[in-house]
Amino acid sequence: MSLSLIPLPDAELLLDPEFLKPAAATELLTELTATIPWKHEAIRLFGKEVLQPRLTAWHGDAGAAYRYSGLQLTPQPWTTALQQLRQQVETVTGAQFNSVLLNLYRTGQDSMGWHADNEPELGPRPVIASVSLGATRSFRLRPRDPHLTPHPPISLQLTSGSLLVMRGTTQQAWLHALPKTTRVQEPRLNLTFRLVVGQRATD
Ligand SMILES: O=C(O)CCC(=O)C(=O)O
Ligand SMILES: [Fe+2]
Repeated sequence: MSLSLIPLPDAELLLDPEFLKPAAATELLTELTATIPWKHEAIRLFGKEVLQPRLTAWHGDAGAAYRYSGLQLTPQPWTTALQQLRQQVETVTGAQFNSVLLNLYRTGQDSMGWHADNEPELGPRPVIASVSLGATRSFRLRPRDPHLTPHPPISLQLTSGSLLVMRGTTQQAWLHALPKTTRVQEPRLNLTFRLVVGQRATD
């Protein structure tokens, strides 16, 4: 299959549910789970240090330093598997990426809160390419301002091997999240390929 457009106001969302064949997705899930140096990072939330409800890793070109929820992330080098996946993602999206954020949701109790990938390092209209492996989870999107973008929240089922592309004004006009669910016990691994274009001055 190929990428097809999900029509939404003030967003450009494309989904290919069959970007990777099921066997290839399972093989990649097993390899990345075992070989990526996963971290369990603390973030500051309302002035308190709390552990993120997921494991993370950040790989990319040496120049692609990135700040995320108060964390300064220096990328780990590309592995062969990540380079190969980046190449495939670049081919089908026609975009370029110099880094990838990996999130490992160990069970349905792991999650990600409402946010936009709108860090200044990504520029004003970033292209974010999101590959999912393992358990199917609901990916939610809602307008940042329902008066400016009158549309109800939506939910996409991101299955193993799927590719979701967010581009255009998606990060300006919409927020996204991966809520907890009691229905899932199996792990899900998500990779978001990004292009870090600018370095923020240290503050
Ligand atoms: O796990 C997902 O599908 C979303 C991940 C995400 O939004 C992010 O890494 O910024
Ligand atoms: Fe995100």
